[in-house]
Amino acid sequence: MKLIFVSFFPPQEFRVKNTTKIAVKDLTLNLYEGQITILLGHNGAGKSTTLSILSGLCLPTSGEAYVNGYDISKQMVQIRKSLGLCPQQDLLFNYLTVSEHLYFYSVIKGIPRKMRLTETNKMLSTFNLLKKRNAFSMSLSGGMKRRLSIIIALIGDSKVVILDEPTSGMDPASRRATWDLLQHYKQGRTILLTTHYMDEADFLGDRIAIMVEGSLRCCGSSVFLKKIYGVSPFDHSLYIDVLTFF
Ligand SMILES: Nc1ncnc2c1ncn2[C@@H]1O[C@H](COP(=O)(O)OP(=O)(O)OP(=O)(O)O)[C@@H](O)[C@H]1O
Repeated sequence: MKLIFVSFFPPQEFRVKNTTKIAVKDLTLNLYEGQITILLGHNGAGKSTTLSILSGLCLPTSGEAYVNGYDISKQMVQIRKSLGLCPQQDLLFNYLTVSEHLYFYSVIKGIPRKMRLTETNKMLSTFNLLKKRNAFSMSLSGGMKRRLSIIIALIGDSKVVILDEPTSGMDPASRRATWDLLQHYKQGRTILLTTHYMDEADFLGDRIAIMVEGSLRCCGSSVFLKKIYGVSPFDHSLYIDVLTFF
């Protein structure tokens, strides 16, 4: 199995009113190609900060992380070529249509001109957004905006895909459809995803990493975690139990 990330970044600090808040510390985590790794944790556990570090939005105070062998502190340009990000808040342009967004990101991701339209249509059809192709992003519903943000993360054959609560705000049918698509898209990709939905972690996660107060407390497959915490393999309250445990 190909190792994609070796990350180790203690700590990430924020200065708030002359006090220092440590958001992430002592986090060592490997992610693997062909797998979805889920980051699970309470609000404020440090999940989004971790994703921000890996995607180059903020620098760790110390420590190191590698994406495809590239160092995040020195080689972000190379990393960005194969990185797709779906942030927690949709970063869309109000007055660009859905198609224009995809055209824009196709150019950024280096998709050849003659393939851009085919790629855009394929993604819109896959994520059931064809009817909205000419709609301004500001006119989309919350769930549709999330779908567009996921497409933007995947477009251009991104090999490393970081998704921060991708299904938040989606109706149950859309969530379920998105799970199936992500299961399909994980082939040949390394996906890191945060969620608060236990069923989502259970369904999608090849490995589940649980963060508490900025540190990694445990990581493993759903079956492994259920075994060590002595919960029935069919019990979806497992992660609530595990989070409460910490
Ligand atoms: N820019 C910032 N300035 C100051 N503190 C910050 C900043 N960003 C995050 N923090 C703090 O760092 C900690 C971790 O935040 P983070 O957003 O990574 O948590 P999270 O696990 O993603 O939470 P949630 O599930 O609510 O999205 C929190 O205590 C938060 O208040």
